[in-house]
Amino acid sequence: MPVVLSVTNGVVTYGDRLVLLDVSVAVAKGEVVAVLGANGSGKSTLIRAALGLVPLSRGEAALFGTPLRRFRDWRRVGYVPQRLGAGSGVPATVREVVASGRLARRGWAPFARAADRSAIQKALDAVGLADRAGDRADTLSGGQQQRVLIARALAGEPDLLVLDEPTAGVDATSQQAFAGALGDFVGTGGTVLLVAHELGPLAPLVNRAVVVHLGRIVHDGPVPEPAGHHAHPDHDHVHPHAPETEPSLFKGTA
Ligand SMILES: Nc1ncnc2c1ncn2[C@@H]1O[C@H](COP(=O)(O)OP(=O)(O)OP(=O)(O)O)[C@@H](O)[C@H]1O
Repeated sequence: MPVVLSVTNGVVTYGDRLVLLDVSVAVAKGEVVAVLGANGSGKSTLIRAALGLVPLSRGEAALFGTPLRRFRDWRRVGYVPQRLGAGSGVPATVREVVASGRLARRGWAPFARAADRSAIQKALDAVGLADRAGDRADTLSGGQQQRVLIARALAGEPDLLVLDEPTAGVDATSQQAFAGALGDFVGTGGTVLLVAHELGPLAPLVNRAVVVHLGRIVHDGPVPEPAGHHAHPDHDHVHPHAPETEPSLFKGTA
């Protein structure tokens, strides 16, 4: 599968503070990759660097096989930043915010076309906010505002979705709805890179986990087993296993 997003030997410094040290990660088309790690480990910095939102002081980043410095096809990328908290004061309706994610797809058409309207409606339905479309976005709860931002990214019909803690502060039902929307997105060929603390209902969708610790990638592979109180009996992870750890069922049967 072609590589959709990559950072190779990336180094990021804020001032003279080293925040990412020689990190390399690649996400292939169709994958759902979760970036996990403690607060402040560098997860957001990693995805922001992958999108060129913070500069790499060393190393390379590429999107869809094109080095970032030459990449122009931004409508293929949907990005949802970490929620800033309630009360952002956006005096726009939910529909307007979601529609803003569609602008890059419009080309030279001055008005929304049927395809635009249908993508906006589909995105509102996907996050369960169709009935709030006419409400001001800043009257919604923090979790609902996060869903508005996700819908805005979906409305652009990107090929790659990059999400920073999309389910933080979002209630269980909405997390389930979001997992469904993400499943549909992946089912139609989409690729996802997301930062998360808890995978929750997203766990069955995640193919691979990248664990960041103190600015380095310390694990890149199957989702690690939940530890401590997260190891709930009904915690139904679907863990892909590395081929070398898979029992050799077919050996010696010829
Ligand atoms: N713009 C910035 N200027 C200076 N330091 C920053 C900046 N952004 C992040 N940092 C610092 O870089 C480190 C990594 O931050 P980052 O946001 O990438 O961590 P994170 O793993 O995403 O954390 P969290 O789980 O809390 O969101 C932190 O110590 C943070 O304080």
